[in-house]
Amino acid sequence: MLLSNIWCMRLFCRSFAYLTIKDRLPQILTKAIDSLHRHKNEFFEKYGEEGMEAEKKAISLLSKLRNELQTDKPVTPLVEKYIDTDIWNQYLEYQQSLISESDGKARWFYSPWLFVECYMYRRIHDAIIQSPPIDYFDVFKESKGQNFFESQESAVILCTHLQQLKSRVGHLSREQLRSEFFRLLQISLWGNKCDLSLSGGETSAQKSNLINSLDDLKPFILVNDMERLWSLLCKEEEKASAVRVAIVLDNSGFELVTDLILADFLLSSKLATEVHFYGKIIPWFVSDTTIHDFNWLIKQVKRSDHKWMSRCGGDWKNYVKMGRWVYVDHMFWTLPHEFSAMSQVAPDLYAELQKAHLILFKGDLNYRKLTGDRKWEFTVPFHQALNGFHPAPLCSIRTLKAEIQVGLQPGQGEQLAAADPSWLTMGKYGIFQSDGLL
Ligand SMILES: O=P(O)(O)OC[C@@]1(O)O[C@H](CO)[C@@H](O)[C@@H]1O
Ligand SMILES: [Mn+2]
Repeated sequence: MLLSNIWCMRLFCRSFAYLTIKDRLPQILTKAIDSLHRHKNEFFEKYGEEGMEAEKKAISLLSKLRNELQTDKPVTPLVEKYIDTDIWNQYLEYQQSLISESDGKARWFYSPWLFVECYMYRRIHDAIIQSPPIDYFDVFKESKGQNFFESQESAVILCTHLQQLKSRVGHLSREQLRSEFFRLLQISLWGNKCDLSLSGGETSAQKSNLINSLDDLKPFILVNDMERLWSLLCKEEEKASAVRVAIVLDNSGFELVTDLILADFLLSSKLATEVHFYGKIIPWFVSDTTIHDFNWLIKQVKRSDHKWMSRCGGDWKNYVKMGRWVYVDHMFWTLPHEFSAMSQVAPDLYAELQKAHLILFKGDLNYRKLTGDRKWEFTVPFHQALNGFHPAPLCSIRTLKAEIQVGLQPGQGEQLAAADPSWLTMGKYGIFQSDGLL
């Protein structure tokens, strides 16, 4: 495995990676600080002076972090004890050991992009847990909520579609079921446009009716393994035993609605018998889903004034209650490691994923971790880029928001680049890219 082609800001100056660290991350930190400021009164009402002191402390730690980043200081070990602190600090040492020049210290602009970006979000958590009693606070919670509320209209349309579909699902022909499956897969794909770390924490809601746009968006799907997903699930269904689909979640808000709609359809159509969702244990890349977001969103959907939306929320709550939907936490998802390290770093999680008949990886960050965030040739096979990560048949459902793409046809990447220089980073293109399927 080539280490030299890892995305690193120093090597690829002016790259998307470089601009993310230089511009987007400080902007996200500023928003996190603002969010703490805005909750000052709430902290005071809950905890009095102690709450105010905690808010000041968290803000000063985050300001220090922003300064370290902007002045390219060496990255420092995490201080507060948490379940992953030792693993993180070991990884930091490993990063130091790779550096032979300058003062031998890993710095913000002299380290791999994936590592530095993950490190920033972990440092935000470090600042928060050093500030009790507000050590529970999610600095991105407001933005995630705003994304959900601003996408309400689109969510209502999708929920209505789902409920109408469910009422006739038993009468659909195989062909109709297949095209509905494809429709909901595509909705889940384009739902991934709505992440908040790409937009620097600025609102990124879905305002239009996605169902009507699917045909227009089709040409932007660069790798399309939907047919393989369908075949795999049909084959499993015939065996008439339990079929477990794992969804490694990405963003909360509108994207999560689209994922839950897909997951509901998988059960209602009997293509799967259980869905396991994997989310983050701490706030991550602004909009990523935690258990609080997952529960909060289902509650909001259930509370809706709209009949069909509320029905969806009720159904989803029941799935969770009956254990047909299972939300699973694991610290691995918020480590900086690529997924090929999972079998060593988190063998329990790897073993758990091996029990799935199909794993869907949502979003761009998961794709970066699947492929090791390397500057691969566009034609390198996905299987090769996975570098030994094959727990079960899997599929990445992702819009392109980082300069990484594998498994393209010869010349395809070059053609896209010529026609549209920003094709890799704007979330305009998408993929269903599978491995281990027929
Ligand atoms: O995983 P997601 O939500 O699809 O995307 C996360 C993301 O926006 O964050 C990074 C920019 O900060 C990019 O790697 C990527 O585009
Ligand atoms: Mn995300």
